[in-house]
Amino acid sequence: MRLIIKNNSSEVGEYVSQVIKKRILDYFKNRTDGRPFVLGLPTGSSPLPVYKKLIEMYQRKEISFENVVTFNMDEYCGLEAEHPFSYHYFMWENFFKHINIKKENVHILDGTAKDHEKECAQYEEEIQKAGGIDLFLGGMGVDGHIAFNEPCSSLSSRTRIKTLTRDTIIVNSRFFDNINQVPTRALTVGVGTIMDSREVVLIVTGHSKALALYKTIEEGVSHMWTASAIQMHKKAMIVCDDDATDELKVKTVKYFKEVETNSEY
Ligand SMILES: N[C@@H]1[C@@H](O)[C@H](O)[C@@H](COP(=O)(O)O)O[C@@H]1O
Repeated sequence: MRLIIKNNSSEVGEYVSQVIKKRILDYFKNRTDGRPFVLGLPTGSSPLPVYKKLIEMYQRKEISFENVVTFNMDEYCGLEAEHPFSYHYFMWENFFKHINIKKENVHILDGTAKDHEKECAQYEEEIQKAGGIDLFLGGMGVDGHIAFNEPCSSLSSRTRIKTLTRDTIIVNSRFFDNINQVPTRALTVGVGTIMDSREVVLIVTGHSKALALYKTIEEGVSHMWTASAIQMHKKAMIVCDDDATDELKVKTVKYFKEVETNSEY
C-alpha cells in the first residue's frame, strides 16, 4: 500500500486527479478492443477538489471521458435522482454535467428501487459486464467506513442495502436541512466489490479522519474499520493531507514522505 501525504486538501485533489488522468491516458495508449475505462466514484466533501481538477483538465482538453464508464459507490434509499440531497444530484451537479461523459455510461444505484435485492444484484452484473472496475476512488467516514460499509460489515460483502449507524447519520446531517431528513438506509457496493477493482485510491483529509486513518493502516484488518480491508489489496493508495496524519506514528509519516518523494503517479 502507498501513502501519499500532501499539505492540504487542494494538493490532495491535484495529486489524485493526476493519478486518474495518467491511468486513463495510459489505458487508451495500448487499447485496441474498444473496452472503456471503468471508474468507481464516491460522493462527499473529500472528492470535490478532485472533481474540480478533472473538470479543469477536461476544459483544457487534456483528458476526455467519452470512453469512460462510471459506477458510483452508493445512494440513499428513498431519494429520487432529482432530490437535491441525493447522490445522483450531487454527481451530476459537481462532476458529470461539466464533462463529456455519456449519460448511458453513468451508473448510480437507484435508491427508490422497490426490489433492493434485484437492483443490487443487477449492479454487480453491470460491473462484470463492463469488465470490472479499473480504478475505484473512495473516501472514508470518520469511523473508517468505505462507501456505506458501516462498522461490522462483512469484508467480503457485495452490493446490498445497509442501515446507517447513528454516527454516520449525525455526520452526514451537515448536507441536509436537519437530521430528521437523513435517510436511515442506503444501497452500497460491498467491501468485496471494491476489493475486486484493479486499483483502489482513497482520499482522506482533515483532522476528523485521523483516528480512522490510523486504524486503517497501523492496526490490523478489521470489520470495525472497513477501510482497513485495503491492507489486503494488491494495488492500493491512500492520499491524505497533513491533518489526517495526526494519529500516525512519526516514523510512519517520515517513512512514507521519504519513499514518495519524487515518486511517479
Ligand atoms: N457514503 C459516503 C462515503 O462514501 C464517504 O467516504 C463518507 C465521507 O464523506 P466526506 O468526504 O464528506 O467526509 O461519507 C459518506 O458516508
